[in-house]
Amino acid sequence: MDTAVENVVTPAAPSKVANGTPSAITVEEFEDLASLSQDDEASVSITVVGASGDLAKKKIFPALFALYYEDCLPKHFSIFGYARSKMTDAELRDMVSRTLTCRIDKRENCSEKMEEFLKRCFYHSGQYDSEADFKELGKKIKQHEGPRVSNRLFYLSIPPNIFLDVVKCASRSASSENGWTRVIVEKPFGRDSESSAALTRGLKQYLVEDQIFRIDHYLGKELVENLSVLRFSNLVFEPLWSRQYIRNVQLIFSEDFGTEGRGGYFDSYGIIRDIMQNHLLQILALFAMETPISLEAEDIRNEKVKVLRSMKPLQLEDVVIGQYKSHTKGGITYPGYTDDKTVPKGSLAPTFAAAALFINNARWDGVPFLMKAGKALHTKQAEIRVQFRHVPGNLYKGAFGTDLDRATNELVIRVQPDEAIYLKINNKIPGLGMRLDRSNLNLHYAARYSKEIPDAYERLLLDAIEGERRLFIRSDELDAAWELFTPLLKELEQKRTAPELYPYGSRGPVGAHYLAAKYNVRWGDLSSED
Ligand SMILES: NC(=O)C1=CN([C@@H]2O[C@H](COP(=O)(O)OP(=O)(O)OC[C@H]3O[C@@H](n4cnc5c(N)ncnc54)[C@H](OP(=O)(O)O)[C@@H]3O)[C@@H](O)[C@H]2O)C=CC1
Ligand SMILES: O=C1O[C@H](COP(=O)(O)O)[C@@H](O)[C@H](O)[C@H]1O
Repeated sequence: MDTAVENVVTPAAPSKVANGTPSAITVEEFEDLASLSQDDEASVSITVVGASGDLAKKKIFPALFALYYEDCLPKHFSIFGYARSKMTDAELRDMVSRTLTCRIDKRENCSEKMEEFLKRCFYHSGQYDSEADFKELGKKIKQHEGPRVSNRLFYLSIPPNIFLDVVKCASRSASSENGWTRVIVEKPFGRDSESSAALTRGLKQYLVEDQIFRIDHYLGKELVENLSVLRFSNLVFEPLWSRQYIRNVQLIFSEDFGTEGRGGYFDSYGIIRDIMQNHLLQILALFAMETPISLEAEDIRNEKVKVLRSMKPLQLEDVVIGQYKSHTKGGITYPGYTDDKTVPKGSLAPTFAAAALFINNARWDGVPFLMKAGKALHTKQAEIRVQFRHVPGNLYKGAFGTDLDRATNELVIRVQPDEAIYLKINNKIPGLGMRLDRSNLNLHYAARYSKEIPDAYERLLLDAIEGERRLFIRSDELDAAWELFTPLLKELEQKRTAPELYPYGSRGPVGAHYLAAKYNVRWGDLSSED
């Protein structure tokens, strides 16, 4: 498809890339392009498909505004909302300004910048499967682009069952004729290996892999991006990063609210597909990969795929699932998962899961990677905990009694909230005598850095505009991720495994402790020291 080109075709680079394959262009084409780019900068048009929806309001428009505020958007940019709902440009702008709450809100000149930003936002109402409607959108985009190289980004913020309709119509009728066209695809990328492969095949009927930006917003989180910096740029960490020194690694996600309002979506996916198979597994792959040849996207993604392919599919006996039930505390009754009207009665969908995974390679042989993800728990947080081995022949072991686990170092990377990296070390309590305690060497972001941390969607949108694919998921990574989880998911569903109930606001099912204990592990987030 000639219109679905990737990479900007500029007069300075007289080659064109159709479906990723470079070929020469004619002199006429070259001259056309030269005249198109009098005002040398290309335009970038961003279409948020599903603009009337929750994610668009909560995340995408705020992120775009923050990028505009920070002067990160290209000079010639326009934003188009597209959905079936009828709206005028003014109504879209009103919706965006009313729902827009982001880190910029309290900044200087915020309202002036907002006015400017809104003038660049437009709306087009249409069906998701109508090429005619997308053609009209394409015309509208063209009017705003003017005679420039046109780059177009489509953000699919819609339910997955209509991804392919939109990609087909947008690529055929609204993609760029002389610049790049890219598509950001939101999760879920299927429900299992087969449906994910079918989605990939479908997308590839209309797009080449380089045009597809599969978003996992956890990869855009500051501390997840920092993982590689921490490890590969500090001599004190990388040499310790293996089975020789690391006893176990814990990847923990918890939310202190339930599925309120998203029960319909959640029920057909459950927590394993919603959080573990993507967010936590992506963090694991980044954490465990070998040193990439370079920081180029393909080099990093190659290493991540190797980790995923070195893992053995999850076994049912290494998994615990749970579901929250109603709980009354302080006179308030919190609803159980199945009390939600959007959830089918008697649903067995897990809202909590804990799992032990292993990487079969020389670096990680035998090291348990424990994952835990849950909704309606006692706290909201996401963190990576690395528990180190005991110090051999520890001269001070007497100071810790019989519980040597209390003496081991633990590195905690708190992804959110209140970002921090801290290392638990043993230290002499000052004074006469010899008493030890565990203290934290603490890099607390709020204390160390005055700059606010950008939202993950800001980083990822900017990367997509700039064609940086490092933080997006390649199709082979996705296949490998599904291969790990699909057999387990099928078994759970075929056996209709009942989840262990846990009270809303609690620390989750007891089964998670037994699972950790099976591998001689204690969950770090539940220890009295935190
Ligand atoms: N919301 C969130 O926090 C997150 C969402 N996601 C993913 O992002 C995408 C968008 O999520 P979200 O905004 O919550 O979704 P919504 O349910 O809000 O849907 C977005 C828009 O799509 C249209 N739409 C909804 N249902 C249908 C349907 N059955 N058929 C056709 N059109 C429909 C509606 O627009 P209209 O009727 O105007 O056409 C709606 O405003 C999904 O893939 C979701 O899984 C991922 C992570 C988090
Ligand atoms: O992808 C998802 O992530 C959110 C949690 O994201 P966060 O950035 O707020 O931590 C989760 O609530 C949702 O269920 C899931 O689909």
